[in-house]
Order: sequence, then C-alpha cells, then structure tokens
Amino acid sequence: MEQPVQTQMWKAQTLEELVQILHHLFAGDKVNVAEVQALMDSYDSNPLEWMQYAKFDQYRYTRNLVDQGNGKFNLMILCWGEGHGSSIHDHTDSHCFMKVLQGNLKETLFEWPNKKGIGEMMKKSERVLRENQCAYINDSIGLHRVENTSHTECAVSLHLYSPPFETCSTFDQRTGHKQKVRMTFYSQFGERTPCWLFFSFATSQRNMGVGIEKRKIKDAKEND
Ligand SMILES: N[C@@H](CS(=O)O)C(=O)O
Ligand SMILES: [Fe+2]
Repeated sequence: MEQPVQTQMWKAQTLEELVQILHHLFAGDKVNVAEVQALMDSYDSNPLEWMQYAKFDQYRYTRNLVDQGNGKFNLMILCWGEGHGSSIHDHTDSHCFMKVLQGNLKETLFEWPNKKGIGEMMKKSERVLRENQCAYINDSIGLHRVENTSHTECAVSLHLYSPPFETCSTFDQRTGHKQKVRMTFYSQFGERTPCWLFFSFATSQRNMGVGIEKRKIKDAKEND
C-alpha cells in the first residue's frame, strides 16, 4: 500500500538556508510540490541576500543562476524592469516554482493551443503575485505569461525548475503558433555570462531571458 506523503513545514531564515533545505528536499527521486512551495513561501525576502544576483537589462527580463541543485534543480533570480514581460510559454515538463522577492508580477494562464495551433489562444485566468508570494505551474496546469506591468517599479522573482531545462516553447497569442527557444543566463553565481558566450547563444537561436524574446508589454500586445 502506498504511504501517505509526509509534508514537513520548513522555515528558511535566509536565502542560504533556503538553498540548503532545497538540496535536502530534492535529494531523492520524488518532489513533494506542497512541501517545496511552503518552504519557498516561508522565506522572507531580504534584498541584502539576493542583490548580488539581481542584474537588470534595459530591454528585457534577465535570468540569473543562483544554484544548480546538484543537477536536480536550477534556482535563479529573474529581474524585470518596468514593463518587461515574457512570451506565453511552457515549462518543458518540469515543476516551476516562482516566488516574488520584490514588486508585483502579473501571471496570465492560457490553455494549450489546439493541435493545429491555429486561432487565438484561450486565456484561463490572471492574478497578481505580490511580494513573498510563491506560485506553482507545470505543463498540465497550462501555459503562462508573466509581466511586470508597473511603469515605475522593477520586480525581482526567485524561480526553481526541476528537472532543469534549457529549451522551452513559446506561443503566439493570436495564432497559437509554437516556437522552440533556448534559455540562457545573463549571469551565473553573481558573475555576468561572458559576452562571447552570451552573444553566440543570442544569435544562434531565438532566446528567452537574455535574448530577443522579451519585449515591452506595448510591443508584445501589438505583435502577439
Ligand atoms: N519561465 C520563465 C520565466 S516566467 O515568465 O515564468 C523563464 O524561466 O524564463
Ligand atoms: Fe514561466
């Protein structure tokens, strides 16, 4: 008979402690989604602990690697300037936890497009995630787009993906057309990704996080 899943309540006092407990929770083969979400929720954002990773770009949101989780997960800090947003995208069959560290982020959920990928994509719901809130999504829940709709405040979020992935699909809101994109890091462990590596990624394929994909919301609405 299957054992009921034990969910322990953790409290992470610092970002370092959060990383340590995450290593413990991801040591085995199974992921207890509720437990990880509660742990990420429990961390009270302290900018002094994460600002070394928070590197912004003028034009698009950035992805900054914090920890590689022994190959089990990637933990990263995303920096969203005013009006920055992501395209509608999937999460490559991984778990995705997303905690707001600063500011507010609007998350819009979409249905998967129909098989032929034609026609306007169906919006399922939208919500605003506020500081310290932690959300969860995976491909069976649907697709999403994340936006910092503020014109005056930037936003910062902490994302955990398990297993880690390097490519995902983005979707055109108007047609449902799907495109595979590579995801890269603007910085790793607090250091800017070397320019030559960064540009070779950015020019080789369409790119999420440090590339072409991020547009101001105004452009996204016009072009999607
Ligand atoms: N999943 C996106 C960020 S978000 O828009 O959820 C990424 O990893 O770049
Ligand atoms: Fe996402």
